[in-house]
Amino acid sequence: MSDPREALAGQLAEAVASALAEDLRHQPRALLVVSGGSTPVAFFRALAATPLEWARVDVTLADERWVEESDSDSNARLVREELLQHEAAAARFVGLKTAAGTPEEGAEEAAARLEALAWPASVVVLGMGTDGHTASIFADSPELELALATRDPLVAVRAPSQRQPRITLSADRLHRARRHFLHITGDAKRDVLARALPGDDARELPIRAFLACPLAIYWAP
Ligand SMILES: O=C(O)[C@H](O)[C@@H](O)[C@H](O)[C@H](O)COP(=O)(O)O
Repeated sequence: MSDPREALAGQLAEAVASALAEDLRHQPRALLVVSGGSTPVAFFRALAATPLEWARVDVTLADERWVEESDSDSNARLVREELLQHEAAAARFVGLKTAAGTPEEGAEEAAARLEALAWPASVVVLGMGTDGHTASIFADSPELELALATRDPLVAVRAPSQRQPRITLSADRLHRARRHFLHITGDAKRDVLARALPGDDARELPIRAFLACPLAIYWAP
C-alpha cells in the first residue's frame, strides 16, 4: 500500500496545479502562497514535477523565519530547494526576508514586494502546528491580535515559543485568495483540528481564523 502522506501530497499538488492553470486561463499571472516547515516537502516535490505555465506563476510565502537563506530554518531556502526545481524552476519567487537586521525593519520593503503580485492569490496553502498556529500567527505572540486584525499585509512576530523572529502575512492578507488549503498530517494535528472546528476564538487556536474561508483540508495519518 502506498504511503498515505505521499498520496496526499500528490493529490494536493494536482489540486493546486489545476487551480493555477484555471486562473491562468483568465489572467496574465497567478499567485501561489505556500507555507514552510516539514510537511510541505513531498507536496513541493510533486508540484515541482507538474507541467504548468510556470513562467506566469508567482510564488511567495505565508511566513518566514528572519534568517539568511543559507540557514536550514529558512523557508525561502526550502522553497528554492524543493519547489522551484524541474518544471517549476521557471516560476518567479518573491521572498519575505530582506537585508534588514530585523523583521520590524524589513516589513516595509517586504510589503512593497508583495504589492506587485497578482492578488487575490489563486491558492494559499496553510500548515498548522500542534499549538494551532498557522503561518506565523502564534497564540503566544504579543502580535497575535494585530496579526488577526490588521489590514496591513505583513506583521513582524516575536513568539516566545519560536527560536527566531518571524514575519507573517496577516490573516487579512492570507484571506485574499480564491482557494485555501490546509495541509496537515498525523493524529496530533488531527486532534488539534478537531478541537478547533467547534470553536471560534482564533486567539486560542489561530487556525480558526481560516476555518470558514472555505478551507479544503488535506489530512493523512
Ligand atoms: O514557517 C513555518 O513553520 C510554517 O509556515 C508554519 O506555519 C508551519 O506550517 C507549521 O509550523 C507546521 O510545520 P510542520 O509542517 O513542520 O509541522
